Amino acid sequence: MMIEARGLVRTFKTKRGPVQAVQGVDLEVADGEIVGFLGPNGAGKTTTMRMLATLIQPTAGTATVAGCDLAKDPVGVRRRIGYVPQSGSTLPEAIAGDEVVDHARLYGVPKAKAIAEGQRLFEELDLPGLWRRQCKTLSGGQRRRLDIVMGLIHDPKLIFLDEPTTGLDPQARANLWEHIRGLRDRGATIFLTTHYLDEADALCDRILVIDHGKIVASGTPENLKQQVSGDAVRLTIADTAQAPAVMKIVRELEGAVEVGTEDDVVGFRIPRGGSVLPTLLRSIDAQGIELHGVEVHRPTLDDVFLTMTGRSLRDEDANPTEEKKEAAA
Ligand SMILES: Nc1ncnc2c1ncn2[C@@H]1O[C@H](COP(=O)(O)OP(=O)(O)OP(=O)(O)O)[C@@H](O)[C@H]1O
Repeated sequence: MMIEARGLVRTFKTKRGPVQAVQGVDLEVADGEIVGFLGPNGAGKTTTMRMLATLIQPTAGTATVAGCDLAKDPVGVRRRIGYVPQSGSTLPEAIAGDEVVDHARLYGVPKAKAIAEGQRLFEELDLPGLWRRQCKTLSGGQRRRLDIVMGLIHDPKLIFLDEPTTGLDPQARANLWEHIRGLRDRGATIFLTTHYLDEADALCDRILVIDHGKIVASGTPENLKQQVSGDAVRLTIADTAQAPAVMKIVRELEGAVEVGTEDDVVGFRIPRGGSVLPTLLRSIDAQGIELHGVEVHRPTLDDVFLTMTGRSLRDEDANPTEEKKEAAA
């Protein structure tokens, strides 16, 4: 096991009283996995990751990270991990290659080795010819890949990435996903935080969902989706007066749940939505009811999040960040 954490708690003291950022997190990450830590702003993702990366101390709980005990051997943990913070760590005026070499030397990597390894990583992460460039002249995607080079320069077994693709355009994100998969393919274990459900879905072997400082779900993207009760079906009816009749037919279907209506749409969830449609449409037609449209959606991770927390991940924004600023002040 690359990470094994039990009962991690972190409370921050603030002027307004204690903030319980992380409230008893248990988690496990196996060797060679890409695990995504998903949750809305302020859920406790960064705080958990910073504890695991030895940057802040847990208020309570224990963890083994990369084979070392977090409390007893934080130096051992630090030597074996790479941590790429949300904001990156390069100075705008600095030369990219110099930043990498300086960073490597902090870990005791000899200069010649740091240059050779740094330049190899520049090739691997698609930064050719940028070794002597000022950091501020790099594109957002290039700068993020440079951050990752810095996190990799001492050849860590475990890499923490805090929101690696926030602020990147879709193409740069997809490109970074490829690189992250490449790191895993050569034996690294990756633990990343993200707000993006599509990112977690596309990139991660396993997902942990955190909300209000607690893990509320975990599993592969597929088995998380299976936890949501079936496909979503939407029937658009020509005459809204017939909605009650359509709902009555739907309720008779075995396994139909969450039957509801909004304007001219009757919606519900049902396992294997596609296969119940022919029968359903025949029954509706037999009663002379006209439909304008039929849609079937496979559940998404957003549905999972909604089911687990009662809220949509996408709706969460602004406020918790404001709170954080205040709390930090
Ligand atoms: N240094 C701090 N002092 C006080 N409160 C803090 C501090 N750091 C984090 N918090 C609070 O702890 C909670 C969890 O914050 P954290 O940064 O871990 O969340 P997050 O899930 O990473 O959010 P985001 O997606 O916005 O980065 C928030 O309520 C935040 O305001």
